[in-house]
Amino acid sequence: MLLIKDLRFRWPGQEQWQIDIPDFSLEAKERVFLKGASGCGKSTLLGLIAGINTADQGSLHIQGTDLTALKGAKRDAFRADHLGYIFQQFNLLPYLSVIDNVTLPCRFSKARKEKAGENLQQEAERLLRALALPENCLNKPVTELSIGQQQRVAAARALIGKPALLLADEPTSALDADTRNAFISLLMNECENAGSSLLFVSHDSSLESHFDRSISLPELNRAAIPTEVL
Ligand SMILES: Nc1ncnc2c1ncn2[C@@H]1O[C@H](COP(=O)(O)OP(=O)(O)OP(=O)(O)O)[C@@H](O)[C@H]1O
Repeated sequence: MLLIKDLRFRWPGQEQWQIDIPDFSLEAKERVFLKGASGCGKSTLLGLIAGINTADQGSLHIQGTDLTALKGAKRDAFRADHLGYIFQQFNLLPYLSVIDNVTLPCRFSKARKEKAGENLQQEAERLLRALALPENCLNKPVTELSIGQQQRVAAARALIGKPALLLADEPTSALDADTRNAFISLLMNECENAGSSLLFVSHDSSLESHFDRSISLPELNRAAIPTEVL
């Protein structure tokens, strides 16, 4: 599903690598928890996997395609076809309805639209119900939704059209423990239905037990190791 080799990235103007990962892979349908302290580079790595950040060196294959070899529009099209992304701040579009936010990826990807089935609206509603969005929220402006409700809309948007890989960036950080655990279980169910792999980022280790495997970014990332140790 995902194969990373000698992947290096630094932010413009920085001398040190932010990401320097010799080896990392994810199997199809695997659910992996990626942890690490605030600022260690978790979102940066997700941005690289999504092709939002561009690697300086190395390779990053998703389903056999090297994302680092794709330029601009091709990379955007690949992301739209194969990846779902739940952003840390959700990034819902305030001028679109709840349903239009959820179906948005299908506007950018014919493949996602086909996989979502004939009735897009129905599939969007099914996902929202499966993720326990209260019924009376379906017709509310997204700006009037609570954080937990926005999170469910963002998750439904990421899942529509069965992406091969779902990237989730601390989507539960604003929730209490009970709501968080329930949401993760629903998210896992829908990932299984869609046949998606899941890479879930959090600094909250108490969530680890929900996942097939747990990885610490500082252990994976040589950039986090002082150079005299290497
Ligand atoms: N757009 C950017 N330009 C320059 N530096 C950035 C940018 N985004 C993040 N960084 C820097 O990269 C480092 C890693 O940030 P990142 O957001 O990836 O960490 P994180 O582990 O996801 O943190 P958190 O758990 O707080 O979300 C930080 O030092 C941050 O200042």
